[in-house]
Amino acid sequence: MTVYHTDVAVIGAGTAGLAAYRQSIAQGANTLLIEGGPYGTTCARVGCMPSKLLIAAADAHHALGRLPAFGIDLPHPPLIKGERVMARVRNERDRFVGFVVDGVNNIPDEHKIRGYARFVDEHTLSVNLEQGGQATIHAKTIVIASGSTPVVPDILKNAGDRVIINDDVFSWNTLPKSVLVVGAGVIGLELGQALSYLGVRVTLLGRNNGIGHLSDPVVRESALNVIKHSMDFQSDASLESVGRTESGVKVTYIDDAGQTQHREYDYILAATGRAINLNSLNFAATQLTPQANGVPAFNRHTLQIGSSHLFIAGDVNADVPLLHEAADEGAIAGANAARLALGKPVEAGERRSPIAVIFSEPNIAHAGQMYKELDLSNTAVGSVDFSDQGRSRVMQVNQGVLRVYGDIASDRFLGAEMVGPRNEHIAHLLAWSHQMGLTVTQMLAMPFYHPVIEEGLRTALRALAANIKQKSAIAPCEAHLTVGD
Ligand SMILES: Cc1cc2nc3c(=O)[nH]c(=O)nc-3n(C[C@H](O)[C@H](O)[C@H](O)COP(=O)(O)OP(=O)(O)OC[C@H]3O[C@@H](n4cnc5c(N)ncnc54)[C@H](O)[C@@H]3O)c2cc1C
Ligand SMILES: NC(=O)c1ccc[n+]([C@@H]2O[C@H](COP(=O)([O-])OP(=O)(O)OC[C@H]3O[C@@H](n4cnc5c(N)ncnc54)[C@H](O)[C@@H]3O)[C@@H](O)[C@H]2O)c1
Repeated sequence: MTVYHTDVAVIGAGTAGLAAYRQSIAQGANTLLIEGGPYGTTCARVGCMPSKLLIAAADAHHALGRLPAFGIDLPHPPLIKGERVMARVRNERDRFVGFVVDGVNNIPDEHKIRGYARFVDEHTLSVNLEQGGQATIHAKTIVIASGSTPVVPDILKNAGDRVIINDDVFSWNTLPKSVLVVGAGVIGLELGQALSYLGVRVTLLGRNNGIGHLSDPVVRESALNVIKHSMDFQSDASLESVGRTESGVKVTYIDDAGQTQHREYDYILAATGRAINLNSLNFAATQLTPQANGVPAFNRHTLQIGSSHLFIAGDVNADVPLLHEAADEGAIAGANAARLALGKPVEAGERRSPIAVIFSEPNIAHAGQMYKELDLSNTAVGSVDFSDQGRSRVMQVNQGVLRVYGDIASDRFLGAEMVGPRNEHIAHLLAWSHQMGLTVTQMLAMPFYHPVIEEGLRTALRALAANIKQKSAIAPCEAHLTVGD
């Protein structure tokens, strides 16, 4: 048994944990970084990067489908070489993972502990060491950065070894013939559409007509139409039974038309959400009480759990499970854990305006406040339909809708939801505008080149400005005076 005494212990060497470690060291605290799984981070190994590599191959193939509209016919249908597609995904992924692992290798060995940590009490962790034996760590403060794990609903487990998660997809040597994807959230949409665009027979099963995290009914309707047009997507399905066959799985589901379907697939991909890795840490030993969502109350600006010496960062706090947020949260948590351990007060870190992008084709995104978060009585809306948008039409990518929201009284830009071509870029312009606190008038004073897809954003903003003007004219005169027209 090895016993350590440290200022700060960080549980998890993912994006949040690595950022926490670096900031803690920068503050001058003795810091131990504990990792139970492989180094390399979820994002680089089995998340953001390999999924975008698969999507890049899929989009390249799918773009060929637009050629005839430009007067170009291919002499033969393109041949998708599954082995080569997956080889590139894995090779490029390994390159990205390599950069992360190089960074970990630069951390002194005496700061790293390999094995899964569990709480013994609020200040003590126990680790079954990978190399054998056990370590006990007494830490003044602890950063929990243990990430999340895919959830596999019980019904899918009837598929035995043929139910897979995102991690499995990225270790394939070739593409399968068919996959049933369950869950029309972010992972289901990205991987389901990518596999479909790569010639795999895919059915995507959603429920209650949800799509990604969209909450604006107009944008959601448009996204449902567009994605259904691109692949077999049953958005209001019910999975009735799952069984293993000799060569794959057989399933029964009720489709959007209410018809019972009996189908067979090679695999079922569970894309039904992720659970936080907290219970597995024996968090109960800390005597801190989790809330209904399983996460203890914490301050999102300091990442401190209550007034305790524990901090929680990244996916494990279930706040905004995205890469850039995990990095920010880890950095704030690490710096604060070190300050507290060294007898200094914790400080509030800066948080950025919300932005999220689903890299489907076309992109689905939101920036700033979402529709469901708005006080609709004080909000005006502007929109653009990309089907008539000039540059989008030129490029044959004219699908989707963007809706922008503004505050009637102050003219402030509030947020947006969208599905549309290259909208990952429009989402950034809007998140930046939101963070800068711009008014709609100020946003319209910015340059818009011609002809670009962003002119669609200008159309939506002009409509929003007109609606703000119209609504503020009938609102109390104080509000009218602040519109600035
Ligand atoms: C398929 C997929 C695609 C994604 N695409 C995007 C994207 O395009 N853009 C985006 O912003 N986000 C994306 N994400 C989300 C992003 O990957 C996560 O938000 C981010 O990786 C979370 O980082 P983290 O540090 O919280 O967790 P992780 O990187 O998962 O790190 C947690 C670490 O803790 C370790 N651990 C767990 N328990 C213990 C323990 N008891 N003891 C020691 N170590 C432990 C784990 O082994 C792991 O290494 C994607 C996710 C997936 C799954
Ligand atoms: N581009 C990106 O930024 C990106 C890409 C992938 C993942 N991520 C992150 O990873 C997180 C996890 O992604 P995810 O797709 O696993 O979760 P998710 O929460 O986005 O989607 C899960 C979906 O599964 C559905 N579902 C749950 N149980 C079901 C069942 N039994 N039958 C049918 N549907 C069911 C839910 O209604 C939901 O739509 C995302 O929220 C996101 O933060 C981000």
